[in-house]
Amino acid sequence: MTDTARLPLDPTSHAALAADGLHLGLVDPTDSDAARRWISADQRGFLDSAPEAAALEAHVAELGTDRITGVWDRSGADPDTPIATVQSWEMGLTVPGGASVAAWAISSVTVSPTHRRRGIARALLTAELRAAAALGLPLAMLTVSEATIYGRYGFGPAARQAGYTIRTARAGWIGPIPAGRVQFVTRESLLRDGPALFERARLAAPGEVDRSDIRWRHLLGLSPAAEGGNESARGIRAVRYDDADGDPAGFALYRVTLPNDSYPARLELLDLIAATDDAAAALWRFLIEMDLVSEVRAPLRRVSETVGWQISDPRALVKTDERDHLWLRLLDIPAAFAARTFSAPGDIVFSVTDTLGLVTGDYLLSVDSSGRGATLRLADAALDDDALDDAVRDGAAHVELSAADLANAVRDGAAHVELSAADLASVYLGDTSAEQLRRAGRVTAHSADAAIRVDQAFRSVDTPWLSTWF
Ligand SMILES: CC(=O)SCCNC(=O)CCNC(=O)[C@H](O)C(C)(C)COP(=O)(O)OP(=O)(O)OC[C@H]1O[C@@H](n2cnc3c(N)ncnc32)[C@H](O)[C@@H]1OP(=O)(O)O
Repeated sequence: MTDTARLPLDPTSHAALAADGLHLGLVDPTDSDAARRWISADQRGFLDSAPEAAALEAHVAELGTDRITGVWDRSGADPDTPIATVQSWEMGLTVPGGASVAAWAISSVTVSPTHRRRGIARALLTAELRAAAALGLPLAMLTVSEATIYGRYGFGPAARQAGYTIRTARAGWIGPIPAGRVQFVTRESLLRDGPALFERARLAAPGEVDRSDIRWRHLLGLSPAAEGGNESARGIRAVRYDDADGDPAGFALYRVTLPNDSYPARLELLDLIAATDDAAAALWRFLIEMDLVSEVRAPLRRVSETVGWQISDPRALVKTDERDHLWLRLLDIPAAFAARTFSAPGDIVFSVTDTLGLVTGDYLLSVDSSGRGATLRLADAALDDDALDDAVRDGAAHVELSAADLANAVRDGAAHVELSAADLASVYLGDTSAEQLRRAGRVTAHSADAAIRVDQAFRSVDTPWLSTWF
C-alpha cells in the first residue's frame, strides 16, 4: 500500500461505527480475497450483477494504490464481505488559469441495502474529508449517482454536463475546414498518444481531472475489468486529428449502432478531446458528415458546445439533458483560491458557514491586477495576540487577519458576502453565479453589487466541464 492508502483510520468514525457493532477497516489490495469481496460489495451496492471471475481478477489488479475502505458487520451471515465501501485517491483537477491542483477523489460510496439509513455513509464521508484535510489537500471531489446525497457534507455542484442529439441531415457544416487531417487509429495507439494530448487539452478546461492509465484503458475499451468486457469494446472506433504539421491535436472515440437493424445508423460519441479549435472543428465535422448516419448522440459534453455555431441549422442540435456532474468540497479556502487565477481585481470578504466546521470562518481575498489572489483568514477569536504571533511564526500563514483588519477592508470597499461552504464550492470554478445564488436566497450580499463582484472575479472564459465519470 502507498502512504496515502495507509493513512491511519479516522478514530471518530471508527468509534462511531464500533458503537453500532460495526468495524471500519482498510483493504490491502494485495490481499486478493479481501479485495474480491470488497469489489463484489461495491458492485452489489450499485445494483450491478455479480462480476465474472476474469473481470473480478482484473478489477483486483486495478485497485492499485488507491485507499480502499470497508465497513464489516461481523454478526452477519457473511462476516468477511463488507457491508459498506468507499475508494479514494489523489487526483489533479484543472482550475481557471490552467493549473492542476491536487484534490481528494472519492468514489464507490456504497452501503448495503440491509444496513441503510443508520449513519454509515455519513461516517465514511466525514472520515474521508478529515483524511483529505489531514493530507493538506485543498479540495475533495466526486461524481454522483444522485444529487441529493452530498450537499449535507459541504459538496456543491461545480461543473455541469450536457447531452446532445444532432440530426445530421439538417446540420450542414458551415464551420472552418482545418488544414490538418482526420485518420483512423487503433485504440492501442491512443493508449500511447492519448495521455499527452489529453493533458494539453485538459489544462485548458477547468473542471477536468487527470486520467490514470487504468482510466485510459477503460475509456478505450482495453480493460478486461471494463463493463461488458471485450464484447462491448469491439465496436469502438478511434480517430485522431493531426494538424497541418502532422502533430496530433485531438481524437474521438465513437460507436455506431443500427437502431432498427437497418440503416440509417446512430453514432454515439464516447469521447472527443481537442487541444485546439481546429481539432474540435475537424472532428465534429467528421462525425456529422459520416455517411449512413442520421443521428449523432453526444452525452457528457460541455453545457455550451461551439459546434452549435458551426452547423447551418442550429435546431439540428438539440440539448437533451443538462445536469450537475462534478461536485467539489473546499477543505482549505486560501490554498484553493491560490491555485486559480481571477478575472477581475479587488477585495472580497467571504463569511463561510460549514455544517462540518472544516472551513467555517471569514476570509479576505485580494486579487491583484495580474489576476492572482492572496487570501487571509480571520484569526480564531480565541487566540490572543501572542498566540497569533506564535501561530504565524510556526507557519500558519492563513491566520493572519484580525477582526479590525477585516472591518477596515470592508470599510475600504471590499465586497462582502455570506454563504455556505457548498455554495462557495459551486462558485469556485466559475460554473455558478453568486448573484444567482443571492437571488435564490442562498447568498447574503452586504452591498448591492457584492455578489456581482464575486462573479466578475470568479468568471471563467471556459465553462467548467468534466469529460468522464470517476
Ligand atoms: C461518489 C459516489 O460514489 S456516488 C454513489 C453513491 N452510492 C449509491 O448511489 C449506491 C446506492 N446507495 C447507497 O449505497 C446508500 O443509500 C448511500 C451510500 C447513498 C447512503 O448510505 P446510508 O448509510 O444509508 O446513508 P446515511 O444513513 O449515512 O445517511 C446520511 C444522510 O444522507 C441521507 N441520504 C442517504 N442516502 C440518500 C439518498 N439516496 N438520497 C437522499 N438522501 C440520502 C440520509 O437521509 C441522511 O440524512 P440526514 O443527514 O439528514 O440524517
